[in-house]
Amino acid sequence: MLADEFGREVSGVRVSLTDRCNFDCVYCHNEGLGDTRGPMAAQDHEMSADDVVRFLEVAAEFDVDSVKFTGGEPMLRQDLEEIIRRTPDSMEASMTTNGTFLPGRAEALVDAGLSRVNVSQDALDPEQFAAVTQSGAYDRVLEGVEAALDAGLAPVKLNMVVFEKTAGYVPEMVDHVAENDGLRLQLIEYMPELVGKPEWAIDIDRVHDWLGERADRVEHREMHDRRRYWIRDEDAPEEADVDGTTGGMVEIVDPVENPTFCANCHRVRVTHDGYLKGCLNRNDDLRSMGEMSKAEIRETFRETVANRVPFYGEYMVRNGDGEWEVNDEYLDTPAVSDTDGSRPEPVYDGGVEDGYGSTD
Ligand SMILES: Nc1nc2c(ncn2[C@@H]2O[C@H](COP(=O)(O)OP(=O)(O)OP(=O)(O)O)[C@@H](O)[C@H]2O)c(=O)[nH]1
Ligand SMILES: C[S@@+](CC[C@H](N)C(=O)[O-])C[C@H]1O[C@@H](n2cnc3c(N)ncnc32)[C@H](O)[C@@H]1O
Ligand code: SF4
Ligand code: SF4
Repeated sequence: MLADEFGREVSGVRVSLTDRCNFDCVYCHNEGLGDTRGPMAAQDHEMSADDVVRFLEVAAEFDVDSVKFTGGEPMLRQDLEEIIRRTPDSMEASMTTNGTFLPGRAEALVDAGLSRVNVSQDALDPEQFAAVTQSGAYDRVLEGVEAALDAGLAPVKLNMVVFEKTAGYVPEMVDHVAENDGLRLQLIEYMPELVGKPEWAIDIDRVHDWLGERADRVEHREMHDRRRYWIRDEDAPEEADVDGTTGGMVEIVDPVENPTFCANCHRVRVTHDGYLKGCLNRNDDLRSMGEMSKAEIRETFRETVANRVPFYGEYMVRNGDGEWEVNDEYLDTPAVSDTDGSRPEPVYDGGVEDGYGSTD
């Protein structure tokens, strides 16, 4: 497996299959392209299925064992099933989607080899949903979640971006997954970096604190050191363990000004038009794979990994063994780049508490 200078092995890739979308979410970073896209914008040099598969075959040679298909809206690709079917067997294939095209197609995706799906759902109320996504397709998204469950894709993760407009919906979304078998919730801290609008950001530590009080159990995930809170379904018997059947899992994705998240980042990205990218937030390290042979892609992949830099890398130091780690002193200090003073200062608690488990 290839690793960068900071000792971060690359075990996964995120492939954006298109920058087109049928929604126009107010916050959309479009996987690092920023807010340059309009809804259903014309197809712009999308990689072909052959391009995607050629890249995945190279990544598999370097022991990359998972691929996330995303976009734009990946299900706008009519050849998605073909791409998944041709994904190397050694890779787990998952997808993040707005869910509208899952009805009628979820089973074919599973047959092709899809293992997991995340569906974006920012609210439980159609009007609130429409205000965020600038779309009226709420019912269709619910049908999409059902279709994924029926096709055997449980647990389905619901992705919710937490920002000024949605922060108030968090408690009902948490109850929703605690009460519904097969659903999990992923709360994603709003990232203003590529979108602007820093005034929309909220203090994600308040959400951590609130969930910490409600949770029966908290785990740390190896990827990004993300925290997972296991929430009890209030109707479940008291003696029951909180797992997929007697409660819900809520995971927090909190990359903003979080060097610990970046220190545990193991994925390289590919843009819809075939550029390799070391970090979601950077566009200064793009490397095109257009028209390349496999040998050239191999070399470009090596270069991309070698040049990866954690976005908040300035808060890392070398320890006594010469390995990079996040500077503990930083973890006790407030705000890193809160330049305009418009949002609360983040407070970091410095990592894994005693007794927490660790998963994947
Ligand atoms: N800055 C940053 N944000 C990330 C990263 N990974 C995920 N995110 C954010 O989280 C969003 C949702 O990610 P998903 O693709 O649904 O989920 P995932 O992170 O791949 O998690 P799994 O499905 O559990 O593998 C992304 O679109 C980003 O907004 C990352 O490495 N860096
Ligand atoms: C860019 S979308 C692409 C896949 C698909 N169209 C969807 O919405 O699930 C991937 C994820 O990024 C999240 N996202 C988009 N813009 C974001 C932002 N500014 N901050 C945090 N997450 C964001 C979305 O909510 C979605 O869950
Ligand atoms: S559905 Fe996904 S890609 Fe489309 S606008 Fe919303 S977040 Fe962006
Ligand atoms: S380095 Fe940090 S910001 Fe960049 S992709 Fe990885 S976790 Fe995200």
